[in-house]
Amino acid sequence: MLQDGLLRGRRILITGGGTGLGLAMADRFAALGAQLVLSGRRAEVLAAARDGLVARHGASVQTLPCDVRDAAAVEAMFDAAWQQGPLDVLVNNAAATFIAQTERLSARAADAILGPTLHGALYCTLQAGRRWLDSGRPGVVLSILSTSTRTGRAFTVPSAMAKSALLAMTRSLAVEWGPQGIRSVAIAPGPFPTAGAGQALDPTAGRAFADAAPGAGAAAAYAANPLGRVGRPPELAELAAFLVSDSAAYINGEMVAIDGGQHLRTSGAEDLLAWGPDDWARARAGRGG
Ligand SMILES: CCCCC/C=C/C(=O)SCCNC(=O)CCNC(=O)[C@H](O)C(C)(C)COP(=O)(O)OP(=O)(O)OC[C@H]1O[C@@H](n2cnc3c(N)ncnc32)[C@H](O)[C@@H]1OP(=O)(O)O
Ligand SMILES: NC(=O)C1=CN([C@@H]2O[C@H](COP(=O)(O)OP(=O)(O)OC[C@H]3O[C@@H](n4cnc5c(N)ncnc54)[C@H](OP(=O)(O)O)[C@@H]3O)[C@@H](O)[C@H]2O)C=CC1
Repeated sequence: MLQDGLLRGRRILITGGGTGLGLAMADRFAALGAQLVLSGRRAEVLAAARDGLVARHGASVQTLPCDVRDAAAVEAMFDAAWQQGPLDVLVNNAAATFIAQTERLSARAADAILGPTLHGALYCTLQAGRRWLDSGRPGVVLSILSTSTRTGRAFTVPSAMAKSALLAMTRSLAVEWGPQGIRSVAIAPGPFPTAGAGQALDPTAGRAFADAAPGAGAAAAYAANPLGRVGRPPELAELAAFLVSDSAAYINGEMVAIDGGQHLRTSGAEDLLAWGPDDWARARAGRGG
């Protein structure tokens, strides 16, 4: 259990902060006294998240709708955030992925994943880092990555590539910006059952996996977890709160996996090797619904 008030007065921007793991982190950071800036593409999702955080914690929450694929929009977002006061922490959490046979990915499909996951996180990091360096302020960049950075992952290749590149960014900036008081850290989640991950990794909301060969899909991957369960978003939020706090002041350039040890046994995708054309057709048909 972290100390009460651990993040009091800290201003923390979370990309993708209106849903899933981003919102779970926002909730825990607010409970520990942080002021929040939430971004994402959908203004109404951010507003609902803000209302909940205010009701639960009386938190100070600024919402800044932004598509992180757009470098100019990211710069404007950081200008707007800084107008209310300097940030102390950036959490690169926004990302996109879907399962697909890699040879079937169009260039647009690859970019739909690399754009937000890789470019978006880099644009945000550059904007935060420049402002911290120019003003001589310390800062923390926490990037939410994936255990695919350790294992690779079949059928989500652009995501695995983007997350691995961000791990390289984390390690590189630890050295380049560390001397100026800017720490770079990362978390590698295993399976956490958010709505976004469900849609991305099981696009027919269970139907594809249920109909596929026995043992296929997400359910089997969850069962393969050494601890026999999936992650709970508050567990990830607790780790994130520790890593961005001064309690972790000597942790720099490090990625912590939180997956019950699953990646030591499976990347989480091997069962998809058993899928046939009909399974993939069903998965493609399940997009968006
Ligand atoms: C062990 C556990 C591992 C967990 C690892 C990581 C998990 C996560 O990251 S969970 C987070 C997931 N959350 C999200 O992905 C939320 C954001 N998602 C989205 O915005 C969409 O779902 C998106 C990824 C599809 C992107 O949407 P958008 O940019 O609007 O893209 P378009 O619909 O315009 O499509 C662009 C391009 O991509 C092709 N495409 C889309 N979906 C698929 C698919 N399922 N399979 C194959 N191709 C797909 C689409 O056809 C377009 O290409 P063209 O047809 O060539 O134009
Ligand atoms: N859940 C899991 O099992 C795992 C998750 N992760 C990582 O955890 C993080 C959170 O995922 P999770 O909470 O599960 O999924 P969500 O789908 O809930 O989170 C993705 C968030 O990113 C935002 N987003 C997507 N594209 C953009 C964009 N172009 N510009 C700005 N914001 C964008 C979305 O908001 P909006 O659509 O409104 O823009 C959404 O809030 C991601 O980095 C994911 O890769 C890693 C491994 C496993």
